[in-house]
Amino acid sequence: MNNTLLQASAISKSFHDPQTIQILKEVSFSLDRGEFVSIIGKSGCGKSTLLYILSTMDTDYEGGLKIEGREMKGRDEQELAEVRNEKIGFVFQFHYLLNEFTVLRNVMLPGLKLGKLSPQEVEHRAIEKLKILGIAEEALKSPNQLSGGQKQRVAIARALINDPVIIMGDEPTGNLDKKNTEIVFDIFRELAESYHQTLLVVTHDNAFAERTHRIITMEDGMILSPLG
Ligand SMILES: Nc1ncnc2c1ncn2[C@@H]1O[C@H](COP(=O)(O)OP(=O)(O)OP(=O)(O)O)[C@@H](O)[C@H]1O
Repeated sequence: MNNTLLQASAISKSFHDPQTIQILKEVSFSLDRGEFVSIIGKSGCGKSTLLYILSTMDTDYEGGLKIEGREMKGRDEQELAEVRNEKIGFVFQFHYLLNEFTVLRNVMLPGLKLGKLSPQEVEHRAIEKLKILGIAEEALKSPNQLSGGQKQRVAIARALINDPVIIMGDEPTGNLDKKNTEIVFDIFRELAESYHQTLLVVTHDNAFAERTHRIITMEDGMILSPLG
């Protein structure tokens, strides 16, 4: 069976600002199912720009992007939104939780939006995710009653609600202390190794990156070490 989950083929991107600056230069690599991969590189080398393209949110690029063997380039926004909701989970540096809803409701929202399960099933699944993340006891609180580390775990539970095949993180531990960084690292490793989900994480934390399965190092819009 083909184990490749995501394949980026010669992805290039330029900004016109007003002069043309090429930010990504023929970036190619692939990710397998169950791989936990980090992307590192100096500020401005193009990491977030690449992640934005791989997550299908930015469609203005050259090259190809396959997820589970399906080409994403050229698909319309509605199709891409479906892929994003169903296949991709996102965790950012800031959690973007809604304080007017409970923790449970925050986790449920992308599941309700996808609409494939009944609200009861989504709730059941949200509680399962909160249990996996060790925060089920906080389910009925507002996010603003939680610590920073707990909030980030809620954001991860929310990213997991639709059982995505890939979880992408843009500095997901950038705002956390050492202890909470460790907790998030262990959760990500568990998702890869026990649940065979693929993790792709942009980080400035070299100690974090060194413990992932593979490091992709970027420099000036190119990949230096695709095989790690
Ligand atoms: N909308 C835009 N218009 C013009 N230039 C942009 C735009 N977005 C990003 N850039 C430039 O693209 C380059 C790459 O940015 P990107 O955010 O991908 O870098 P990064 O490696 O993620 O950096 P950091 O580690 O600081 O987050 C930077 O030089 C940035 O200034």
